[in-house]
Amino acid sequence: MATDLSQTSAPPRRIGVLLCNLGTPDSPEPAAVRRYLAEFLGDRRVVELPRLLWKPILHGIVLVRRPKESAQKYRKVWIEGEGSPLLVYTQRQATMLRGWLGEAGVSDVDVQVGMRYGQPGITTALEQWQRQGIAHMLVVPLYPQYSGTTTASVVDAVNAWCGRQRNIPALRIVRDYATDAGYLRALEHSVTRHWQKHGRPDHLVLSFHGIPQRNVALGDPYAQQCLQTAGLLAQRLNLAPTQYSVTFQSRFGPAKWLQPYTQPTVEALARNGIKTIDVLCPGFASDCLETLEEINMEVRHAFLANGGREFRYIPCLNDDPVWIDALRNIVLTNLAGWRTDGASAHM
Ligand SMILES: C=CC1=C(C)c2cc3[nH]c(cc4nc(cc5[nH]c(cc1n2)c(C)c5CCC(=O)O)C(CCC(=O)O)=C4C)c(C)c3C=C
Ligand SMILES: [Fe+2]
Ligand SMILES: [Fe+2]
Repeated sequence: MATDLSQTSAPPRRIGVLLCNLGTPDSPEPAAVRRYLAEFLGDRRVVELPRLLWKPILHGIVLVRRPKESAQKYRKVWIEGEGSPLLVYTQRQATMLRGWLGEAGVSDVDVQVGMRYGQPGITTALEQWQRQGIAHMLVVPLYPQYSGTTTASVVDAVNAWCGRQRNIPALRIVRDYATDAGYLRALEHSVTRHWQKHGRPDHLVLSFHGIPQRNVALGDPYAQQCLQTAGLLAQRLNLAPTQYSVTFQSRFGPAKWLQPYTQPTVEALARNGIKTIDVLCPGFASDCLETLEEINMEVRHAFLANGGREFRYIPCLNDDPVWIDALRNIVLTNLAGWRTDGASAHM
């Protein structure tokens, strides 16, 4: 029988899934880093200081000094011929998720990357889907633990785009996945795989990105969610409280951030005779500057300089198949109803 391929090829995609992360500079050069930091640190969700106070500091001090220093750090982690690790891994996650959804017979879903700051921005995919008539969109901020500084800022960007549309799509957002079983299983798997290869350490450090203590005092649930993730993971790994620590990294500015801080903690571990530590960053969906440079270079150096013997960094989930499987489940769960009840009937 003659087959008209134009009729039997994939049906039109009806749902858009947007994988969001923080974003990264276009290149490891001071000018690109300055543009990125200006957008990032100009966001009121990130720095809550009064604008009259913050703008002169940002433009007069931070954006004068930091771009050059940060560019040097970005150069150390940049993936030759591919780009910034954060963007490279997020794109791999999108490519794998797209393929895996296709294999599972889900052909009506498109997956794109949207970075909150820098390129490709959040509106790039939304605009494209809007033009294609895709009227159902699921936003997945790749922040396991909710914070106003990150997750809410992604929502702000989506809402700002909606504010410019006459005909807005049906929208859903994955608010957090700090206690999701698949996410925890993927973390557990990456640790046990590492232990099978290298043996157990004296101590495991679970390092999360910090936020100002003030945000938590004002109701940000981030710290609580980090402790939940850490507690559940420790349970799965059968760790006693003395065998691991939960710490917070990447402090920015003079205010008090969540404590204990990562670097002083590992220095104290080394001084107290701990010889081997494993460090995992469960709050980062992808390796990036903050894990590859700050943790695996700076914090490593601090541990060894204080008498530690072996510092072993366990990579982020990145494109680990166990994680992509968990991500597919998170996505499919959040598409319930949209896929099965014929969302097109309402369009
Ligand atoms: C200024 C305050 C900052 C808050 C609050 C903050 C929260 C926060 N950030 C992440 C994840 C990432 N942050 C990354 C880099 C980074 N973060 C800050 C500052 C704050 N983050 C700065 C200034 C930078 C830029 C790098 C530098 O110049 O040192 C990254 C890596 C980006 C990359 O390109 O690789 C990630 C990822 C979370 C999860 C979070 C709150 C929960
Ligand atoms: Fe950050
Ligand atoms: Fe940092």
